[in-house]
Parts: sequence; structure tokens; C-alpha cells
Amino acid sequence: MSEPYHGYSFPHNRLKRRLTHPNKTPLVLVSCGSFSPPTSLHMSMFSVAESYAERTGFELVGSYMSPCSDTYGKSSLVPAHHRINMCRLAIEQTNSNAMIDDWETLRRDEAGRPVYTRTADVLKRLDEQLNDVLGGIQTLDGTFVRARVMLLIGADLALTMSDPKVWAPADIDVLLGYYGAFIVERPALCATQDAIQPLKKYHDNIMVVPSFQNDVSSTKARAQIRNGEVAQDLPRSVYDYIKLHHLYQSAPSKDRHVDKNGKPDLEMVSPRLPVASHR
Ligand SMILES: Nc1ncnc2c1ncn2[C@@H]1O[C@H](COP(=O)(O)OP(=O)(O)OP(=O)(O)O)[C@@H](O)[C@H]1O
Ligand SMILES: NC(=O)c1ccc[n+]([C@@H]2O[C@H](COP(=O)(O)O)[C@@H](O)[C@H]2O)c1
Repeated sequence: MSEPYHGYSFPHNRLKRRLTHPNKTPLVLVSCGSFSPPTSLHMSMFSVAESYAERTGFELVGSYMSPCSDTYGKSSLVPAHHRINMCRLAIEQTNSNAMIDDWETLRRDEAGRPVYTRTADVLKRLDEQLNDVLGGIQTLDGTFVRARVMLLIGADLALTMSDPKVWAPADIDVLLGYYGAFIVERPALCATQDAIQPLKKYHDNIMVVPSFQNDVSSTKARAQIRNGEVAQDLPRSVYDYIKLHHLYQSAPSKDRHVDKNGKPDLEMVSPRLPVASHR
């Protein structure tokens, strides 16, 4: 899983290589998503999770956005280079410390075709890069420890994790049993309890981050753009980029998702259709 790609290097420019507080566990948060487009809520998820994490014995040393490959099969995905450019603008506009890892979008099979990467493999590779290649994080006494890598997701995505058609149970063991997740509430899409109750065996590795009532989503932003409205929930520079490149002008066709093994699956229900009233 560590194939090199021309021009790619693992981003770590904003990784805090040394802890500033004694007795804290270094934490790296990884947000995997479509980011089509990135909204202001995608960005504020990092800050709400950080405030929460720092009250619970962690020190956030790095935040990553990992946009999924174009092969994920959601018809709402604009090409990865646009999604990456928009993530970059969103980071600049919101003064975020997040880094973009575009490895998922660059991976290719032997024939040079883009491939989908399951989220468990994204976390395993980030863990390897941070802790084995870079050597971890230095503590105040000068020793190096492994950073704790955890997933940052919304409750709506957590709700899909108990569906074995969408997530292989073995991957959930890796993601929630080994790594763990910060789950940000998303009351407009689902009740937090419905999302976490089926995952209760991973309780010790799940942090539920309270959020405020909001109906911010990429779906809503795309609909506003299509209707010629101003999408208030996007960073201004992202909105301007969308206008400049005439993105999201037409209605998406039916989604063609990948299954739990990363293979296109025409039969699979979109993970969040049952709970998303606004799409
Ligand atoms: N408003 C929000 N509150 C909490 N989590 C969110 C919010 N918006 C996005 N997320 C989370 O961010 C991650 C990436 O989401 P994604 O890029 O698919 O955005 P989305 O708004 O859910 O997209 P779409 O509307 O296109 O399905 C997911 O874990 C999702 O749950
Ligand atoms: N089996 C899996 O690894 C799996 C299943 C569903 C979604 N995901 C990931 O979750 C993220 C968000 O997906 P949605 O845009 O469908 O909410 C994406 O990065 C996607 O790759 C992974």
C-alpha cells in the first residue's frame, strides 16, 4: 500500500512533531470524504473535535482531509483535481491547520486506472507513514511515541457502519476496534443514538462530539448552485472557484457505489439515502 506516485509525497508540513503538553497522547484526525464541495462544516468538524479531544487527554498534532477517488461512484463527485483545489481553498480561507492527502485520488492499478481505496486502508497507510516512516511524535522528555490515528466522521456516516453491505465487518474492526473515531453529531440527518447504538462493542474507542443544529451538506450546496442561489455554507473562495469552473450545473445521475470490497456495485443502496431527507 505504499506505492510511490510521480510528484506525490506524504504531506506533513503542518504536523506538530513535538508535543507541547506533558502526559498527553498525540492525536491525528483523518477525515475521509467526497468533499464535493467542501463546506464550512467540513472545516469546523476539525475544530470542534480538537476542543473535545483536548479535554480528554489528547493533544491534536495533525489533521488530514483525504478526498476519495473518482472511482467511488457517487455521481455528485466532480473530478478529484477540482475537489483537491477546493479543499486547499477551504483550508486557506478558514485558516485551518488541516493537510490534504491526495494519495487516495492518485492510486492506480497495474493498467494505470484509478482505484477505490477502502477507509480502513487509508488509515493503515497514514499510520504507517506517520509512525513507521516519520518515526512518530516526540514527547517532552525527548522520547518518540506513536501518534494515535483516529477517524473523524459525521454521525450519518457512522450510521452506515453497521450495514455490512457498505462496510466489511473486518474493516469496522480495524477502524473502530483498533483506531477509533470521533463522531460529530449531525442532527439534521440522523439521531446520534441510532448511529452509535449498533456500534456499542467499540464504545471505548468512540468519542461523540456534540455539534449545533445545522443543515449544512454538500448536497444542499450543490442544489443551491444549480438553482443559481448563493451557497452561504461554502467558504467564499470555494464558491468563487465553483462559479469560475462552472461546476455542479447539472443534476447528478443515479449513484453507482462501490461495495465493501471496493468493487462497483450497481445494486448497493447509497449509504446515506435512507436518512437524508434533503436529497
Ligand atoms: N454538517 C455536518 N455535520 C457533521 N458531519 C458532517 C457534516 N457535513 C459533512 N460531514 C461529515 O464529513 C464527512 C465527509 O462528508 P461528505 O464529503 O460526504 O459530505 P456530505 O455533506 O455528507 O456530502 P453529500 O451531501 O454529497 O453526501 C462525513 O463523515 C460526513 O458525515
Ligand atoms: N467500505 C468502506 O471503506 C467505505 C464505505 C462507505 C464510505 N466510505 C468512505 O466514507 C467517505 C464518505 O462517504 P460518503 O460520501 O458516501 O458519505 C468516503 O471517503 C468513502 O470512501 C468507505
